[in-house]
Amino acid sequence: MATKALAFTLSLNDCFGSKSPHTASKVSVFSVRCSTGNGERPWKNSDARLVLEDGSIWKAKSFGASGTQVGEVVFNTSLTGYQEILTDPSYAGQFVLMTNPHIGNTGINFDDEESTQCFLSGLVIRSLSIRYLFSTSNWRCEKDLGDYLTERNVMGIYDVDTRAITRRLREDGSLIGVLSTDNSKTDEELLQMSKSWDIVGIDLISGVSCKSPHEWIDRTREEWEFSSSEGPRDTFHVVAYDFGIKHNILRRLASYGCKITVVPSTWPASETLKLNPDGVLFSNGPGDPSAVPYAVETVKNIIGKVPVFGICMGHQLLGQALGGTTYKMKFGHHGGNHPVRNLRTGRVEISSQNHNYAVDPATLPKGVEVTHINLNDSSCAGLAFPARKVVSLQYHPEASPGPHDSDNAFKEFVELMKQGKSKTSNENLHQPQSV
Ligand SMILES: NC(=O)CC[C@H](N)C(=O)O
Repeated sequence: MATKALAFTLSLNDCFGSKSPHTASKVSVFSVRCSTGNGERPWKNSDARLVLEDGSIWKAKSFGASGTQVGEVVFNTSLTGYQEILTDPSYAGQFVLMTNPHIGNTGINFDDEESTQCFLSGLVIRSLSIRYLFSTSNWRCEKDLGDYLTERNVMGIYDVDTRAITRRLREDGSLIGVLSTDNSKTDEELLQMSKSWDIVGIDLISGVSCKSPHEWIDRTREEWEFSSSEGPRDTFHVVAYDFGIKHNILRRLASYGCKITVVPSTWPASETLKLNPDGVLFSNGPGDPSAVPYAVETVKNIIGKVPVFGICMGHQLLGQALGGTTYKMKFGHHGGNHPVRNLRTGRVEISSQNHNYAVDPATLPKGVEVTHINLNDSSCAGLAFPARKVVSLQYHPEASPGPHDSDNAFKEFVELMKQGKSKTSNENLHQPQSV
């Protein structure tokens, strides 16, 4: 309760200022909620530091968990959907800084989770919303953002100049940072921690993948369904590799009529092929695609045998499996407003993105087509290798959060499986029948 009350006070000061005519009535609401009786000041002072590897130190106020945490700082330009971002396993090892200054206003609900945990290192925001305390901002709200982060042991900071940090990241590239509420640690100690940690070359998918195979059946709920193409259930069997899979990828596949078996990142290709799937999906996931050669090997052993679809990390692994290389981008793409051109249709899609690595198209062999480009920097945003029924996207057709412009990609994967299925049944028809 004390944490909530303090956050509330801060935002009142921010919103109304000490000379505001609203101050008197608002402060009286506050004093009812916050009277601790122990003489504490009714606002929170800076109690956290974010120390970046370039030596800059950013004072802030903490919410959620406390402690000391290291990670790579990335900025996300989504205007909505912070809960989906918090639960996207692809952020493991990273602090997400939201460029939208106002966060927390829709609270937290039980339906918008993209995985069962928050794997990110922490959340960095400008202003922590007071709206949930008034319970008027979102009918779906079930919990306060601060309480949620505390329960999940995730650190958050607010009242920090997120614009200045974003400009620094844009100019200098992604930076490692250490976030700490521990006063016993000196700035120098935190700086050394940030300098001695790295995210490149580390396998982060094994820490977020499921431990054993399981079925997935949930579709997009009827009231949220936006596509008219929802078909009968279980038409195609898809094996989905969980490198940190977002639930909405699974919901969209189920909505398109797929029966889904989710398998761990280390699941052997031979076991997948024994399941006789109509298609295989390689999911999104955190970290450096070059740090997981075992996953590239799995992809290599599957492509050409059944239609495959790669999303984000899955796309990068496919790029490597086809003989290409991946590279680390300056600060990556994170947000729900990235324009992508679909080179096959000429259509521009506004897409949801979250990645720091990309496939270098110059390294891909003949026959592999670049099907999509990111219009902000012309980087490769999609690939196809028609001869081997491979399609992949560097971004997120499942959105969550973000626009639905690219949902058709799931339909295209289903079409590939349809073609594969009719080919197999035709081949079976022409097989000599043993008596
Ligand atoms: N969303 C993802 O799958 C992220 C892919 C990869 N970890 C990257 O940062 O580029």
